[in-house]
Amino acid sequence: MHRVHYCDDAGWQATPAADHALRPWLQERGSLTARLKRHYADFSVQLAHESWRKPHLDERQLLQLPAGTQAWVREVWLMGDGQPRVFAHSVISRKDLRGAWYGLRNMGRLPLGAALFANPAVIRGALHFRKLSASHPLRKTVSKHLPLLPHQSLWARRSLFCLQRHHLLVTEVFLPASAGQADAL
Ligand SMILES: C=C(O[C@@H]1C=C(C(=O)O)C=C[C@H]1O)C(=O)O
Repeated sequence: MHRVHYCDDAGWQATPAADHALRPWLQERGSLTARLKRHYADFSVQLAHESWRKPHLDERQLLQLPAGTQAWVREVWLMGDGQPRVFAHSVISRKDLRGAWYGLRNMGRLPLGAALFANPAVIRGALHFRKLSASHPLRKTVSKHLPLLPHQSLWARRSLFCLQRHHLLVTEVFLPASAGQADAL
């Protein structure tokens, strides 16, 4: 995929100051699904939520959507050996959920990456990184589903995928070993 740079100043950084063990995962330019499948014997996608709703402010800004606009939001847990490893949150506006991407609403337990990385016409924007504090809405969503998770900030990354001028924003929150996992990623 080609590298396309977008201006992004909503607190997301161009490089992660994460520890060395997590950095290769955060900066993976290929499919995260494929990397997780290589790392874990048992990989699956657990669908957490899919609906029309208002994007978070830092998503609406990047997608350049007017206040009050609803978008299709998909949230999944990427599972490795039975444990949640990544919380993935994808946002696509109604105007972009057309053409080749109309089917994204029906992915179910199929990983989005399978559709995105199989199409050479899909262009992935630059990755941006952020350590999500407890006040960030995505961090609150993770805490709601994983109440045993210690109240630490979590590293996340996001990027825009573009196809025929349609945009999809994918954000992935990386879960620590302390989420009840036998090991970290
Ligand atoms: C974009 C990818 O797809 C992954 C799977 C997702 C899903 O099924 O909703 C969302 C984001 C990614 O973690 C990828 O594999 O890199």
